[in-house]
Amino acid sequence: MTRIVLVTAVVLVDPDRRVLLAQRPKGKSMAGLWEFPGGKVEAGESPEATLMRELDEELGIVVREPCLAPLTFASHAYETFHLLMPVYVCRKWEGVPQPLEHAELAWVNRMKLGDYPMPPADLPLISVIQDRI
Ligand SMILES: Nc1nc2c([nH]c(=O)n2[C@H]2C[C@H](O)[C@@H](COP(=O)(O)OP(=O)(O)OP(=O)(O)O)O2)c(=O)[nH]1
Ligand SMILES: [Mg+2]
Repeated sequence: MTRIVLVTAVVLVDPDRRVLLAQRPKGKSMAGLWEFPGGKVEAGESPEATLMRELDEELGIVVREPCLAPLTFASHAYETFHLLMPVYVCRKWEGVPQPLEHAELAWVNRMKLGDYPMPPADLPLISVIQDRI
């Protein structure tokens, strides 16, 4: 039996329909790969509360809960845990995203998402984003 780790992530979409990717920093697992901002759901937290906290910590932006819409999810067996990751979409926030905890940020044309190396769990998300964003 494997441990399920619940992580929430968000696809931020700008007015030009570009998507924000964030590069995992040195020293963390999967360093250098491009992910969607977010993080682990902590005890007592709703998934939406996690996302609002992580977006403040990681990017320095403020997102209101009604601006988070469910998009899809990822389910992936990593070696040491099983990732279950609800993915939201958000088109409205306050502030300008900054790489406060990532190596770099990139606003990416959704048709170019495949050019950015991502964690294996994220690969099935690309076509969903391309079709639905
Ligand atoms: N935020 C985020 N995490 C992802 C994505 N894809 C993916 O496999 N993950 C994995 C990486 C981590 O193992 C886990 C949660 O990421 P996190 O940002 O909260 O965790 P972390 O790297 O800080 O982990 P840790 O140092 O606290 O142990 O989910 C993604 O698109 N976004
Ligand atoms: Mg994170």
